[in-house]
Amino acid sequence: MTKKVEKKSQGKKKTQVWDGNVRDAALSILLAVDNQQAYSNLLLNQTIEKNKIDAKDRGLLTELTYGTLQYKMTLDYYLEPYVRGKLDDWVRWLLRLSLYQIAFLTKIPDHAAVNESVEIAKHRARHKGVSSTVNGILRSILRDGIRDTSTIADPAEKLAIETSHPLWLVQRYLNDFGYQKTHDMLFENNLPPIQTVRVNTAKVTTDEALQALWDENYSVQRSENLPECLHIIEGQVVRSQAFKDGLITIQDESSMLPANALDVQPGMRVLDMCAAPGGKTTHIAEKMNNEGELIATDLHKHKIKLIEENSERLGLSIIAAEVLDGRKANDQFDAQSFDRILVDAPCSGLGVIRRKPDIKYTKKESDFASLHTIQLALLDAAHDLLKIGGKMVYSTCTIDKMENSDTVSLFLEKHPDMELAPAPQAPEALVALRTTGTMQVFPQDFSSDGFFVAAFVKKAQ
Ligand SMILES: C[S@@+](CC[C@H](N)C(=O)[O-])C[C@H]1O[C@@H](n2cnc3c(N)ncnc32)[C@H](O)[C@@H]1O
Repeated sequence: MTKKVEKKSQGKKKTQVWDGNVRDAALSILLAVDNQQAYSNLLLNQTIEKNKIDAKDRGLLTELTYGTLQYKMTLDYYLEPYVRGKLDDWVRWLLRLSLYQIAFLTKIPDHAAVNESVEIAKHRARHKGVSSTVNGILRSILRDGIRDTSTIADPAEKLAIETSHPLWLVQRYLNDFGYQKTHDMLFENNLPPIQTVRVNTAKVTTDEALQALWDENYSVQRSENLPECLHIIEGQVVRSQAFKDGLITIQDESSMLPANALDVQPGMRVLDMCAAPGGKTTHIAEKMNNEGELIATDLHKHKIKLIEENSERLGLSIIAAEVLDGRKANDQFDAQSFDRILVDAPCSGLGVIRRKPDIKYTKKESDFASLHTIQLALLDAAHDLLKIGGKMVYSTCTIDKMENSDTVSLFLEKHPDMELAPAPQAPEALVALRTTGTMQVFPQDFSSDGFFVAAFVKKAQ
């Protein structure tokens, strides 16, 4: 095993994480997520791609990294009685990583998990004592058995420990959604997401895309909810020819709701106000059959390129991407000049905890109010730009009352010319959207990301 090296590159500190040892690589990723605020999903994907890690190691690396992050608080609860004094961060993460294998993975023998961790400790530590501590703690846990959670009396605390979500968040959920929904959501948040893709219907039919992926030996099936959505049972479709040829886009099924709710037609003038990296912009363009005008704006200049790259790969020419603070969109565009507007707002992202478990530990309760203020400001600006009779959609990938239903209520109170617009054109499975114009999707509903969508129409005053 080679020593870890910290490389200075373009002024940014980069950690070289792969030297052929899966557990050691998982530990490096976990440390980078913790110390450098690196995103777990990005760092994991970069490590896999850059080092061309084979399928077997890729699976184990993903499982160890995500599993340990997902159950961080649960693992700390198991460790607590055995830790005396302060541990270095890396030693604590190594113990969590080992304990995750012992407590959650049946395919790895306990003694193998312990031996590997002790070897890593020997290799990384400056003092011999560290590997003895790691060995001692893990062997004591094996002797005593994993700590019981059934004795935790408070239901919120029990859920927090068992599913590894901060207590304040569990209490917020219990308050807003009740016990059963909260319980199901917290457990679902620790399951791996289903990989789904969206068919580029401006180029091919769903049957044609399905056939193209089958021809490349991917295991794929149709979604029961959205006709343009395919579920990938096995295989890395990002490497497929179908992807390179722009027949599909990797997108969670919930993220396909806003374009379905927006009810666009070819030839319309449409604004996508918070557009980068363009997942929904390109969906809208496909639904417009690449005919009309679609302006895609985003606050961050460096993200505009992503919208352009996605549009190009998919062969969608009606998209014009530009930098803009949506709150000041009225300075840029004429009032009442758009048929449709999507506000896919910045949000706390609590609907995507399955993909980015680190979110649940980094969010603070104070974040919600500031996001809610930005969301209302974006909706206000969008309101002015919408034609009478025009429709707009507000969406977030979060599960939070303040950011979702409260934002909608306040917006409707402030703008009496706006009303919720049921979306009968939406697929049948989306009953709430079809009948009320608004829908909170929980991750347990369709095993997709947690998501919120509300559709509005502008009446004449
Ligand atoms: C949820 S993401 C959008 C995802 C995108 N719609 C998609 O489907 O690929 C929110 C986006 O809002 C952008 N954003 C944040 N504040 C903004 C603002 N004031 N005006 C415009 N865009 C903003 C962020 O840069 C981010 O790209």
